[in-house]
Amino acid sequence: MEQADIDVVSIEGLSVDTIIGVYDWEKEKKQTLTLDIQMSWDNQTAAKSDDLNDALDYALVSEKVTQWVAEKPRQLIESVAEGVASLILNEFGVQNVEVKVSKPGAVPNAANVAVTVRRSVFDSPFG
Ligand SMILES: Nc1nc2c(c(=O)[nH]1)N=C([C@H](O)[C@@H](O)CO)CN2
Repeated sequence: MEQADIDVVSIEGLSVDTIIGVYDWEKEKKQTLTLDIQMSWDNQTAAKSDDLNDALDYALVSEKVTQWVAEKPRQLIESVAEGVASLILNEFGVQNVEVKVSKPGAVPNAANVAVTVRRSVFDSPFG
């Protein structure tokens, strides 16, 4: 296994206010989603050089993800998770990503509801 498959850069508890939901009332009022993201990355190179150019910049990823999630209304948190995974794989050179999207408060008696997707650049569209 290569080093890039082992190391991880994480973003935990990223809050984004956006229009999200299937019901009419949800299309008029922003709700807060929380994202937990894990990205495979070779951290050894950045550790040796001590240079941000060799690192996966979690601040830049957070900014782009926040923009993407907030930019337009969506119905399902599945759509958000899939889109964020695609963004990270396509724009940041990440090979494997896990994205958990939580919608706290969506189910009154549940502490949280969430979906998680795991995607890889090695995923084949043909299975
Ligand atoms: N699997 C999902 N189930 C539901 C979603 C969703 O995004 N994914 N959304 C809703 C409603 O929008 C809900 O959050 C309103 O409380 C219902 N089920």
